[in-house]
Amino acid sequence: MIRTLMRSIRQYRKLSILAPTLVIIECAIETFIPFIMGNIIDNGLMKSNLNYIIHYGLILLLMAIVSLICGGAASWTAAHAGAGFATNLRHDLFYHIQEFSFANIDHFSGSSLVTRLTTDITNVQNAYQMIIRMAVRAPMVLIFSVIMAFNVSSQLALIFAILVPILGVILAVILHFGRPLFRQVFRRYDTLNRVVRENVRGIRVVKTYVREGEEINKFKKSSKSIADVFTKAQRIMSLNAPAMQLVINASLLLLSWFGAQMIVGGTFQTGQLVSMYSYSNSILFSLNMLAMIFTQLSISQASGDRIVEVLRDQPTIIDPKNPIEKVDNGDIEFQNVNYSFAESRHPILNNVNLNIKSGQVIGIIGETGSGKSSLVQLIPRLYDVSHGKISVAGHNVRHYDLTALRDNVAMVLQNSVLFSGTIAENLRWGNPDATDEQMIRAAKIAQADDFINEFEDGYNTHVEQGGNNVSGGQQQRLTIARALLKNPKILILDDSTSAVDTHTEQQIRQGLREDLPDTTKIIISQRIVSIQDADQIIVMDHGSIQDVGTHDELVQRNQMYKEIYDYQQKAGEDN
Ligand SMILES: Nc1ncnc2c1ncn2[C@@H]1O[C@H](COP(=O)(O)OP(=O)(O)OP(=O)(O)O)[C@@H](O)[C@H]1O
Repeated sequence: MIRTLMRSIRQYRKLSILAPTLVIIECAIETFIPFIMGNIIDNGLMKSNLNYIIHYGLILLLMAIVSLICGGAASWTAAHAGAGFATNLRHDLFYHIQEFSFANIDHFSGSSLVTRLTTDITNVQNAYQMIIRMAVRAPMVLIFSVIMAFNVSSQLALIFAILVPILGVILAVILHFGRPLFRQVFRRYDTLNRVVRENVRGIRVVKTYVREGEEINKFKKSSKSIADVFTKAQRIMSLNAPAMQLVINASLLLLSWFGAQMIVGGTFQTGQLVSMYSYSNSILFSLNMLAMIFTQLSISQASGDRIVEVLRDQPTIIDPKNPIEKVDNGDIEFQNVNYSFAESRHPILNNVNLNIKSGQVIGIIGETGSGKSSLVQLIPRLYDVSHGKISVAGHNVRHYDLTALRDNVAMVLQNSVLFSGTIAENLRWGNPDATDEQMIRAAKIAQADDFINEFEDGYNTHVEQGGNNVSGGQQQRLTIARALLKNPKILILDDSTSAVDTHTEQQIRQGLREDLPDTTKIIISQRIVSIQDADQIIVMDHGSIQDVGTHDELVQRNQMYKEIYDYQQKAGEDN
């Protein structure tokens, strides 16, 4: 894990080395100060030697200033390195996710990827900052203080040899019970994030179904479960303070008892005892700090693991070596194609064979879940076939450069979304270099030009995130226009006119036929009227092609098609 994360340090390597170096200097000076203080007391104060006091007082002042500067610089450096590291890591993760195929995204789920890009990276950033500063400072103070304590009095320093293991055992017991609870807290934050995200995203559905009460309860439950575990964890961790105090008091008592005896015996001096008090505090506090750092780091380790899991997940669909850069036409062939989603045991598509000629209009109909979307998503390699082969313009889709393939196979997904920006910016997603004329032409074919012009700002009208300020039908027409701007060889509309009235839909189909005669058009629809003038209609049933034919042929011979047709005809007449 560490090696993978460390790749994101890059230009912050020097700062990451500088911060602990400064910390080491700060600690060395800091632990030397009590020693000089002791000397000032014994040789200056006790002997009324003003020169000695001034001389060493100035040295002390200088050391304090240098230590302060080092400490401040270390904090700044560590914060800078930590923030830089987190920025790099966020970039690396984000770029890596952009390479993911649909299968990779299915594996993690969108909301989990968002948590990893935000909360988890912040945790790792804090941990990194802690590692290069506090995690260096605590052991350094401990080591330097022990050395100095033995230097001042090896006899009295033996007190620490007894007290440090006792404090160590107490802290280990506290951590043993506290640490798993903190880890649980973070897992429960994940659940809370999911609840909040689902609610905010689906707030309109929540209101439509008047589910506010249930949603509030879900939130309360999730929030309370975090508070419960957190309180329990804090209760255990709060034992830390009395335990520390107990050991510190014991050390002061023992130091005073033996130190006083040694002073009376003439083998020890008051100043030395004062410096021993100071080292005692430093040793015990740094040990305590080490325990806290250990807890924090182990909590962040879970976040680190979650980030590395994504970074190590290799995109399942990548560009081939020596790819074909040009798609010549819109011919499509499916040969014995089987497909199953990685985590599902059952094949979603069974032995699909198809032959589609460039420029044809293909309709696809079938029950929900029969595999229509899965079938078309294989053409631009949003997923890869499990068995068999799909060819476009006579070449296996796996041999194409992915960008070239996807530029030429434009797909309007079932729930295509618009992004925040103007209508023109959204349409130019299809082709950033498109001229205004090309953009307006695409919008006209998609029957979007009229309503766009009705907006006060026309093509410069601002679209809210998710297209919330345009109607469902308008959104669908804009997403079709966006796809048309690619000038694709194959255009796939996956139920993308479901919210458009039948008259407008008919105009869109007519426009597609007349303006894009060479483009293969695949239209998935639940409405027979949307596909009945197609050159071929594919009837899907439980992942297999049940029949292929024209509307007239299917009405004649296909029971299922005829039933759907009759039902929709009757429903149309009733309306
Ligand atoms: N990402 C996914 N992971 C696992 N299974 C999936 C995934 N997407 C779809 N499925 C399953 O694959 C089957 C076919 O789904 P698909 O979306 O291709 O059907 P469809 O005919 O397009 O349905 P609809 O008309 O409702 O859009 C369904 O059983 C569905 O549950």
